[in-house]
Amino acid sequence: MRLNYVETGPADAPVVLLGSSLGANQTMWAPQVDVLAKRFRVIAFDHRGHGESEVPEGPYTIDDLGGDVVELLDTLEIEQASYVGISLGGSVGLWLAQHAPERLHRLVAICPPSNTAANPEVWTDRAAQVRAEGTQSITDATLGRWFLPDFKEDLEPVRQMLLDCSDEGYAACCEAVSALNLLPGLKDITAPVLLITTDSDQSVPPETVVPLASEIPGAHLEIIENAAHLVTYSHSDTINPLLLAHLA
Ligand SMILES: O=C(O)CC1=CCC(=O)O1
Repeated sequence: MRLNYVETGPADAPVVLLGSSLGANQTMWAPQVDVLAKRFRVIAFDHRGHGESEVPEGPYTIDDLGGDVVELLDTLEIEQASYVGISLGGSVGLWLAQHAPERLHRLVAICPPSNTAANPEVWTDRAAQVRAEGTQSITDATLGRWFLPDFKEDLEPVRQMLLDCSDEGYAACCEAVSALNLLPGLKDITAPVLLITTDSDQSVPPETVVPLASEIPGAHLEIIENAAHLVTYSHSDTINPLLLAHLA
């Protein structure tokens, strides 16, 4: 799989991979990259079907998405890296911690869906809608879940990022989310994990993230107040120090 990635920071520094949300691409990490790149070789990548990565026909699975990251590490000859992922990117991080523990140094999983067995049709319906009507049909609703109404920054670049996402890539990743169950392997995770959730996330409600902290050995949990789903973008002043403290 040909994944697009952008590298920033010293080539000989410890590596941190950044994995994005469903519908987003590596540019969503702009509020983090310069801060992290002072100490790390930062590699922000696009999941398959997203950004400038290859777009095979779906459905995809979490094994596909996680396997792509292992392949990226192999291609770049990186034995071990830390990983920060939000949303679907956070699920990929939990998958790496379970399936490729030797490749993972430290993990930050932000608002990660971990088990969608109770309502897979939310995701299969969204996949069908995007295949039929494009990502423009879900953009307003997505921005409404990603940001609280009092977040007053210009959201046009974020809207454009969603519009730019491949319809097939978005739909195929919805199908990966629809079949997620990462719960059984949580107890076997050995990497140091920081879990971050927010008090007002309608996409991945905090009630689904908080319990993960007692399942993952030694995990640390942070709950960000007055924040919705895309907290790395809306609350970077709070998130960036947490990332630096955990990754150091
Ligand atoms: O609801 C959304 O659009 C956000 C989201 C939930 C899981 C994911 O990867 O993205």
